[in-house]
Amino acid sequence: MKTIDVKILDPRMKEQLPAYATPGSAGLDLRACIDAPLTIKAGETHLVPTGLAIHIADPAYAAMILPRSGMGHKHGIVLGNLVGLIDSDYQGQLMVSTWNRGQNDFTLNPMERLAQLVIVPVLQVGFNVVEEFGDSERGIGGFGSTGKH
Ligand SMILES: O=c1ccn([C@H]2C[C@H](O)[C@@H](COP(=O)(O)OP(=O)(O)OP(=O)(O)O)O2)c(=O)[nH]1
Ligand SMILES: [Mg+2]
Repeated sequence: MKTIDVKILDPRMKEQLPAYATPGSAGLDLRACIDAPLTIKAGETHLVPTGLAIHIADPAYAAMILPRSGMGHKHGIVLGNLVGLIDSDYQGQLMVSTWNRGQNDFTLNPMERLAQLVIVPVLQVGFNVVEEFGDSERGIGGFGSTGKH
């Protein structure tokens, strides 16, 4: 398994570093490193620290912060940026933009798991400027151009 450098910014995280819940898990749960319960009112967004910084270092990888399904579906707790993208050269604290898109206030407890981190491969590309593309089956058709069924 590949390893990446992590800094523990909040001592409470020492005992509970993110880990894959099952052998097939893709996500590593991130916790709310807050000192007291935080009530996020319906419609509000709070930037929540995770107590961790990672340095992926290799530009062939990035990390994405995604909502946890249960938090999103049951409580309306998703991400203010919809998806968080962590660059391979970012060394600051992982922050979770926590949006209560639901109708009810939600109280986030200290160290509660609120989002998940997924490490993904990235291909950096250069641009080759052209006047015309080579033929493709789709061409410029999009936005439902292949029909409804
Ligand atoms: O949910 C997130 C999203 C981003 N970041 C950090 C890591 C990322 O590498 C950095 C910049 O994110 P992004 O490029 O998405 O934001 P930006 O608004 O374009 O800021 P910048 O000008 O710093 O690139 O912020 C987080 O901690 N949490
Ligand atoms: Mg940016």
